[in-house]
Amino acid sequence: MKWTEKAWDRIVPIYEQIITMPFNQELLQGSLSKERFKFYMAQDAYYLGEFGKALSTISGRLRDLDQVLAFSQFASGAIVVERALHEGYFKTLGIPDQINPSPTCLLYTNYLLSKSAYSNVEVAVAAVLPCFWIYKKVGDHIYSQQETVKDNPYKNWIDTYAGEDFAKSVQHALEIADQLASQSSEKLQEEMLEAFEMATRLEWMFWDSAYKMEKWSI
Ligand SMILES: Cc1ncc(CN)c(N)n1
Repeated sequence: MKWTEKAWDRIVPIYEQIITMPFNQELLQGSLSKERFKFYMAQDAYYLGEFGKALSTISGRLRDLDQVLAFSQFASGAIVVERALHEGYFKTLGIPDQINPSPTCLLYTNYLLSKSAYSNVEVAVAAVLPCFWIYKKVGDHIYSQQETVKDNPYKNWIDTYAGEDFAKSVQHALEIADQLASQSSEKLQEEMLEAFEMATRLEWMFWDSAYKMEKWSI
């Protein structure tokens, strides 16, 4: 069984909650409030910058040059392509003056930055994988339900994550994770699964915190 198959089996219960959570259900229906989506987009703009840095760090730590190149392309994809999506929405929703990360956003980004710098590089790759794979699965799921939805204002978001370009990056990231896992001990593979599960949990928390428009309590 491939490492990625084991990884998906492990997070199925979290994934099922991700697709049914209010944020994603309302995004699917197009009924999510502009206020909540704007909050999410602002937090996500901060997230993507830090995610891009984590991907660059991983790129510099990989040994195989094809993998180095792939991660450096993923980093520029996160910053250039995904940021363009945000800029489009910021034009219609209004650009926030300053983005201060919410508690969950800071927790998630710091988790990724710390894994990318201090864990085995195999574990670091596993930690960033949900950012690719979960978004692809959620994008595809929401896209597949759009026949009954008219003029969804979140169409560009849905099209980005259900699109071909993103699919190629996701497939490539999955292949790299399997290559690295196949050269790793059982113990290291288990650590990779734990990091993958933790980052999947943090994906759930990120959407939940956007729905609640999470604030610092002090
Ligand atoms: C929180 C989060 N996770 C993943 C993605 C998709 N790269 C994203 N835009 N935002």
